[in-house]
Amino acid sequence: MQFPAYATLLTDIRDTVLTITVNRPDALNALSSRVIEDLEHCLDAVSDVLTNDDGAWPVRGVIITGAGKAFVAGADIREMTAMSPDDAHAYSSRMHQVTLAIEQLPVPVIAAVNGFALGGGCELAMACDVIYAASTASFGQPEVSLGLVPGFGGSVRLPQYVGPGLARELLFTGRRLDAGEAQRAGLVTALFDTVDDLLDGAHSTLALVARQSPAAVALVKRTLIATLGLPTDEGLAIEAESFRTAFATEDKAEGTRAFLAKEHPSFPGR
Ligand SMILES: CCCCCCCCCCCCC/C=C/C(=O)SCCNC(=O)CCNC(=O)[C@H](O)C(C)(C)COP(=O)(O)OP(=O)(O)OC[C@H]1O[C@@H](n2cnc3c(N)ncnc32)[C@H](O)[C@@H]1OP(=O)(O)O
Repeated sequence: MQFPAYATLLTDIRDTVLTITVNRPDALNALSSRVIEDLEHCLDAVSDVLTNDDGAWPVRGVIITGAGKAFVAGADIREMTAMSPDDAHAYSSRMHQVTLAIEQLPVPVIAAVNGFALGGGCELAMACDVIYAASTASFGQPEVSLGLVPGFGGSVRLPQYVGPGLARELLFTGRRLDAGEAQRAGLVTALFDTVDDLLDGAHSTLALVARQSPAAVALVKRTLIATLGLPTDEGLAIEAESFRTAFATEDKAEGTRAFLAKEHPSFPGR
């Protein structure tokens, strides 16, 4: 699978894992309007390839990371200084669509946080399915220090990750979490000493995912997102529908057949 060259992103596919690197290190990978546009195009390209019914899955997992010492140090403050309230609303809505596009990808997306993940950068990480971090990473929503408020989903996703109490403290104070505190708070799932170990760890996890049924993994992701925050009975109803859907897949037939035959499954991917 080939990707076009993006002005602000690097893309690399290795063993069905696509790595997207935000590449504006001079500005600590700040989310400029160009970065947003490139992210939109790149996610569209991945989605286009993955939403066919032929059972081909050239990408089984995505890693999003940053070049240099930052993951993403936030929305681009230089661009924001000249932005009107209406334009800001438009960009906020546009970036919400980027975060929803990440959630709608039918494969797991790991945020490999290598450095500063602040404001829009923390929000980008929280739109991913799992956050891994290097010991050099830090997280925060410092918008209030700029006279701003979260605009890329932090008001909704941060409480889901760390609970309402700590989320309020972080959003009111704008203070940062180091990688260890972020892991203890539940924002980070796994911590790695170095950035190389971080990327290797993300690849290892996605290599394990790649051995599982693509159809089932996609259905699990869709169910987790659809049920998040719902009352238990409503969530269970959605899960029962997903369970029904899984039983109609060729992957289910192959997975159960292979187990009983004591073989490794060769999933058709649908
Ligand atoms: C969406 C894109 C469209 C355009 C944006 C408009 C969108 C508006 C609507 C919705 C947006 C709301 C949602 C999100 C909001 C935010 O994210 S607000 C920003 C939150 N982030 C921050 O406040 C962090 C700002 N940066 C810092 O505090 C420090 O840079 C640091 C991370 C602590 C690192 O410090 P240090 O190591 O000393 O490096 P610096 O010298 O400060 O930085 C190096 C250069 O990088 C530039 N830079 C850093 N962060 C940003 C940024 N967020 N935007 C633009 N540029 C940034 C910094 O200016 C330096 O540049 P030079 O001076 O030219 O070297």
